[in-house]
Amino acid sequence: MSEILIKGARRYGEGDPVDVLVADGVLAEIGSPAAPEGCEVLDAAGQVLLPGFVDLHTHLREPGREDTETVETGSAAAALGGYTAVFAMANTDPVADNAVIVEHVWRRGREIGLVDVHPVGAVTVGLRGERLAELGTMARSEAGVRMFSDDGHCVADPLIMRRALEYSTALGVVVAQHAEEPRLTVGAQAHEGARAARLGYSGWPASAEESIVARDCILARHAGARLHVCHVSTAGTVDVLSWAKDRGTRVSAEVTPHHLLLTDERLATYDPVNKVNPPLRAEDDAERLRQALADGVVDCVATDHAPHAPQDKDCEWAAARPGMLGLQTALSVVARTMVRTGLLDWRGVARVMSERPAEIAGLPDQGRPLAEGEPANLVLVDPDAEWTVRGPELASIAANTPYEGMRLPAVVTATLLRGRITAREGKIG
Ligand SMILES: NC(=O)N[C@@H](CC(=O)O)C(=O)O
Ligand SMILES: [Zn+2]
Ligand SMILES: [Zn+2]
Repeated sequence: MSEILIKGARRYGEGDPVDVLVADGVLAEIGSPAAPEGCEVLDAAGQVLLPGFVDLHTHLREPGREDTETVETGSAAAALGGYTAVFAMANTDPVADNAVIVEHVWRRGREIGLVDVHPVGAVTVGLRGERLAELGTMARSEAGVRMFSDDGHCVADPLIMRRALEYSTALGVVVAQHAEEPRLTVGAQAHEGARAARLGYSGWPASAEESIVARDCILARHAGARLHVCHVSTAGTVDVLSWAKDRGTRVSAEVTPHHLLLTDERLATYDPVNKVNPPLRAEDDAERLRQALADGVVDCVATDHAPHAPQDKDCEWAAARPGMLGLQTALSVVARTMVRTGLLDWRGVARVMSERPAEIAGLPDQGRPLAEGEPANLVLVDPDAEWTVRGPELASIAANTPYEGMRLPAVVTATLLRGRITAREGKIG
């Protein structure tokens, strides 16, 4: 295996620049190692070295919607975005509710080799919320499923959710809930508030999310189980999480980059590129989410990367599918909302984009310290560079980015997976 010398990067953006020799898939030497003959040199002057990012929430659309994304194109987007592991949601067609599908996704990820692709298993058969899927079979399959979610749908039946939580403890896996009380969101189009009311969109109330998060925290506590909450979007959910964590509930939560930066102000555009589930909320929600991510009530950032075909987006708002791309813009949106604002330093970014997600999912070789002997799952970031987002130039097949034409700070200059360069200067490999 080839050796790589990373020259002059600052670990976590702290202290003096160091040289890092990567060999045999690990950080072999840190300080000023001599460059072995024939080794590749990455000039990283002025750059920040971080552990590779881990995304607990990605939609790769394979099988079923390969016209919008595949494991291959999604893996490329992930590597270019600085990710070394992603969790691929189960709402594919057919649904990933059995060992055959999760093993397919897992094997494709391995063959492509750009990022560790961990399939998420469905909690219920066909995401229908009626009957538990074979969680144990998926967990013990070759794919080794460690996270289960009906994402796209809420596990709304409290009895099914309770059973899922009980089984998850026995299996040592985590259930990730898309928290949305479906009775409260029938026909919902946008965040329930003054803006939606003015434009005539039916409202998607904050209480639909908060009531399920509260219920699930109570269920998890009684079951002695661990719970993960997907895409937290309201200030009220932060209050519920804070209460649950204070009393020792084993709950973790993620926030998406778009809920940190964007608000329902976007509704005025009438452009369905801004339609997403949960919806873009009010400015004070976004503000509260940024604060909660900084102080740890919300544990981590997850992209909810959701590619959609033009015909499912370039149509009237009500008919459009919810969801937006996220893998290649996540770091820059976090840099803009959290780093440039002084809410997080780069060590904090490592925590919310790599260490915490790796812990939540139980990945032993991701989110590790930048120390000798540790696996070389790494990302190099130029913190001072800026770039302009262009949907068609992203690696995804779909181009539904809400950041089109925006100038964003921080550029991923290289990603390494077990000591191999998977992305460099905006190109794969
Ligand atoms: N986030 C979205 O708006 N859409 C997701 C489903 C989901 O995450 O709920 C999708 O699969 O497109
Ligand atoms: Zn969801
Ligand atoms: Zn999702």
